[in-house]
Formats: sequence, structure tokens, C-alpha cells
Amino acid sequence: MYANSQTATADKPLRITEIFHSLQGESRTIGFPTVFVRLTGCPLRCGYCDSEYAFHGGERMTFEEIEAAVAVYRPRFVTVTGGEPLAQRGCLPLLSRLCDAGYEVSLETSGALDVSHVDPRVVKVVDIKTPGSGECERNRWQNLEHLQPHDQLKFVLCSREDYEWARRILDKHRLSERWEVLFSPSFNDLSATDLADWVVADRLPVRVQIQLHKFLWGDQPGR
Ligand SMILES: C[S@@+](CC[C@H](N)C(=O)[O-])C[C@H]1O[C@@H](n2cnc3c(N)ncnc32)[C@H](O)[C@@H]1O
Ligand SMILES: Nc1nc2[nH]cc(C(=O)O)c2c(=O)[nH]1
Ligand code: SF4
Ligand SMILES: [Mg+2]
Repeated sequence: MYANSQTATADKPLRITEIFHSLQGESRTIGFPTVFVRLTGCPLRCGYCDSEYAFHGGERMTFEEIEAAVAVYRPRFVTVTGGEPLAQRGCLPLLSRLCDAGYEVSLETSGALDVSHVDPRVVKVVDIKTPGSGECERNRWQNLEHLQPHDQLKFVLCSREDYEWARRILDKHRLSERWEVLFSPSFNDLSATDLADWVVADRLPVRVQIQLHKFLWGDQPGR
């Protein structure tokens, strides 16, 4: 019994909450059909998190099972998200295997874990957690040294205070000169219109984005 459950864990190295096909609702490929692989579990607790259902549960899967579930949709784009995908050791080999299969792979990550070993073919979308998220202390600033030009930085903003904080961080690290920077309103916390007006008024070199999938389908799992 014990030996069997050990074997099952070794054979099925990833815990998966869901694999679904939708339109990319965020980041630079917004609007493109994309398959999402949502890994279970997260060591953070952002106050606004829209994916709390991925904190627990999920199903253990092999790499082959995940690849087969993705291949059903014959996608161009695959996004690995969570939960916090990098919290599972199997995430790094999964990312490389998806690249090997020919997909354009992106990774949504909190910025709290080391990104330096992520396959360089993967586009990393790295959050910078704001004070309003409640997880600002978790930002791993060394991650900036491991970003490539194709990567993106995202601020999910809860308030005017978060906006002003983000503006200071932009200046301090010259972020917009090095990467595409996304400013996204926290759904239900900050008006997208207010955020848009502030960015226009300040001529900030950032891309304002709203979560397209919530505009289309509301806030629900698997979309
Ligand atoms: C659910 S997280 C999973 C990946 C990773 N844990 C992270 O935080 O980036 C995916 C993206 O959704 C964003 N997000 C979560 N809840 C949100 C909300 N209420 N409004 C806007 N964006 C949100 C996160 O900040 C992150 O950029
Ligand atoms: N449609 C859609 N696009 C997304 N882009 C990033 C998502 C995420 O939860 O990481 C997400 C999501 O949950 N749904
Ligand atoms: S890091 Fe991502 S998944 Fe974890 S609580 Fe924050 S938004 Fe949710
Ligand atoms: Mg989401």
C-alpha cells in the first residue's frame, strides 16, 4: 500500500486543477485561443485572488497525460498558470516538454519564486505584487536579473495608492525601458476607467489591460 502510493506520486509528478481551452484574457497574446494548464497550490494569499479554487485539491497527472490533454485542442499557445506553478518541482520539465512539442508557451507567475531555471523559450509573465495584494514582501527582486526581452511584468492594482507605488517602482528599476509592463485593475477593487485615465494623464509607458475573459464570460473557473 505504502509502496504503491509512493510509486503513484513519482509517476504522476504534477498536481493539476484544470486544463481548458479559452481566449487568452491577459498579457501580450490577449484574444488568441490558448490552452491553459492550471497547477494546484500556492504559497501566497493575495487578497484579490480569483483562483482560490486552485489552492487545494486537483488531480495528479503524468507529463504524458497533460500533453495529451493539451494536444486535443491543437493549440498554438499554451499558458501554464495556477495557483503558483513554480511551487511544484515538475513545472520546469513540463514547460520544456511543452516547448519541445512546438507550442508557444507562457508562464504566469507571482514573482515570489526563482525564475532563473525556466526554459528560455518560455515567455514569463511575472507579477510584481503590490501593497494592496497583501503579498508585497514576497517580491523576489533578483528575478529581474533573469528576465529576457520577451518577458512581461504585470502590476495588478487595487487602488490609487498601488498605482503611485507602481509608478515609483517603474522609475526606480527603469522597467518600461527593459520589458513590456502591464497595468491591470484588480477585478472588483479598482475601476478600469480610473486606471486608464491616470495612465493617459501621466503618459505612462505601460499597457493597460482588463481581463478579457471576465468581460466576455464573467468570473468563473475554466474560462
Ligand atoms: C491567478 S494568478 C496565477 C499565477 C501566479 N500565481 C500569479 O499570481 O501570477 C494569474 C494572474 O491573475 C491575476 N489576478 C488574480 N486575481 C485577480 C483579480 N482579482 N483581478 C485581476 N487580476 C487578478 C494575478 O495577479 C496573476 O497575474
Ligand atoms: N481566459 C483566461 N486567460 C487567462 N490568462 C491568464 C489566466 C490565469 O488565470 O493565469 C487566465 C484565465 O484564467 N483565463
Ligand atoms: S500568487 Fe497568484 S494564485 Fe497565488 S494567491 Fe496570488 S494571485 Fe492567487
Ligand atoms: Mg485567471
